[in-house]
Amino acid sequence: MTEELQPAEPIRVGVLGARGRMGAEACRAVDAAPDLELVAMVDAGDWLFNIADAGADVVIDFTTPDIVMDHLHWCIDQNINVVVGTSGFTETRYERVRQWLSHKPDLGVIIAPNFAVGAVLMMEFAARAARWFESVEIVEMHHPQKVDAPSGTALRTAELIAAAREEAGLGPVPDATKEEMLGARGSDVGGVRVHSLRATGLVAHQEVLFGTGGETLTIRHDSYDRKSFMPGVLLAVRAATRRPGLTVGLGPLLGL
Ligand SMILES: NC(=O)C1=CN([C@@H]2O[C@H](COP(=O)(O)OP(=O)(O)OC[C@H]3O[C@@H](n4cnc5c(N)ncnc54)[C@H](OP(=O)(O)O)[C@@H]3O)[C@@H](O)[C@H]2O)C=CC1
Ligand SMILES: O=C(O)C1=N[C@H](C(=O)O)C[C@H](O)C1
Repeated sequence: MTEELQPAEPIRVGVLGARGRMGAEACRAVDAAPDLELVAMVDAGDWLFNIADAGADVVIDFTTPDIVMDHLHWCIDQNINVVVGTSGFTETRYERVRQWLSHKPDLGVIIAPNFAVGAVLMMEFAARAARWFESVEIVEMHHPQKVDAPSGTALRTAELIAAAREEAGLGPVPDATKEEMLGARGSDVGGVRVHSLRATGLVAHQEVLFGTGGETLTIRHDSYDRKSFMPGVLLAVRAATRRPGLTVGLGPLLGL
């Protein structure tokens, strides 16, 4: 067989948080993909070095905001590419990852606040719409097992909107509230109010409500099943070994 006709070696994938809701779904998706090989599944209390011992090319992390930076640092140290879905990222965290990667120019890290294609588009559309509306508020709705609020998706959406508003020279969102019961107006993310709802039956949902004279625009996305995140996760895994440096969000992988 000539070199070109030989099938490519499968990408060896380890999953951190493998027994969690997203980790387990990611293990199933990797297992079902012919070009990927699931070589390690690690959860709380397991030996992290199983990932390195198994020769993983890419690690997928779906754990918790308090541990994910340690995982990232360890993977980069071990020369393993990383795809992160775990929430809790801020610009300060992204900058720290860039610093770690500056010593490993061949490694790729993809951190995506949301892997669902519809959610990526919702963030993109919201960022584009932002400059045309004086008012904006975000309502994110999730299952009650979620440990962090606001969601990573809502934080990222608010940051994108805030940047677009600043670039367009918009002032603060109008709001005459003087008397407020704590939490009634949600949290303030760069001047954008974010409201977090939790209810049994929900998976992951978000509305971005824009308003200006005499009209509103609502952009809404719903994930009804965690399967919605898997095409994006697999896309990122395949891209990670060919995309050195830090990539934030799935937008660049979708040509946005
Ligand atoms: N980017 C995206 O598209 C999406 C991101 N998410 C994010 O992914 C993260 C996980 O969500 P979800 O799966 O629902 O949460 P789960 O709580 O179901 O899963 C997290 C898993 O990580 C495990 N864990 C905790 N500490 C460690 C550790 N040190 N090493 C290895 N595993 C550990 C937990 O174990 P134990 O329970 O025993 O502590 C648990 O099994 C959240 O931050 C969530 O916001 C979720 C959906 C989509
Ligand atoms: O915890 C979840 O479920 C989700 N977390 C991510 C977030 O915080 O934005 C992505 C999605 O909303 C589901």
